Amino acid sequence: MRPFLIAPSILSADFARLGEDVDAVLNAGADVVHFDVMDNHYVPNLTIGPMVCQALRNYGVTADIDVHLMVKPVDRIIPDFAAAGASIITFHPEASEHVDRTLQLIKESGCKAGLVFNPATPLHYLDHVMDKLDVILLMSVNPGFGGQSFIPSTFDKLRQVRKLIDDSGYDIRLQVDGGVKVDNIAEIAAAGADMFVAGSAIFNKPDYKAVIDEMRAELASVEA
Ligand SMILES: O=C(CO)[C@@H](O)[C@H](O)COP(=O)(O)O
Ligand SMILES: [Fe+2]
Repeated sequence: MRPFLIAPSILSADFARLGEDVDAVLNAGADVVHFDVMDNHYVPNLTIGPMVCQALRNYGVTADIDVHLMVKPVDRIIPDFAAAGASIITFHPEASEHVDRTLQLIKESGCKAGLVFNPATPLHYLDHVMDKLDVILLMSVNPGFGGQSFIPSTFDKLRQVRKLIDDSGYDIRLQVDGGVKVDNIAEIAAAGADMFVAGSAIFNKPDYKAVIDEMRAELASVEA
């Protein structure tokens, strides 16, 4: 498996000083910035859009920005995020009328593309599009808020998707998002995930490096 990636969700960052907080978490050893976009329509919360992504780039953030779109409709915002510096764009298939077209739109915009599955979203949306995916994101909470508890049925789903990816032979990251903590990250990795989104577990602690180091130590036990 490829190196594990830790992607702090900036949903739990300090929005009043976002640039500094993102720099701090990257300096603490994070790999990727996870950027949650909520529209108060597809999910019951409202967050940030392309202008904030552009502002982070203008501030000097060079790490990959992983844009998790919880919006419906989804297509019209994709070119704006690509222009604003997104590296990866993922979306929920039930929020798109034409999943294949949306994936193509992301790729044509120059970004990596991924599908996101809520805890109760069936995996059949993966049929016929595996060749277009760079990321599969399994939500381990219902989308909309940080700080929720990991839903245990995600473990079975992770094992299923890990097998699908391995059998497909495609180069696809398996990301998990929601309730990821130091004390469950090893079990999540053992079930097949290789990219870990964590918001409250990191940003709600004073020492980001200490948490990320602890997560990497847990992951090292799985890699060995
Ligand atoms: O997409 C989402 C929530 O919808 C996430 O990215 C959360 O922001 C994760 O937060 P924690 O569960 O890690 O606090
Ligand atoms: Fe997310």
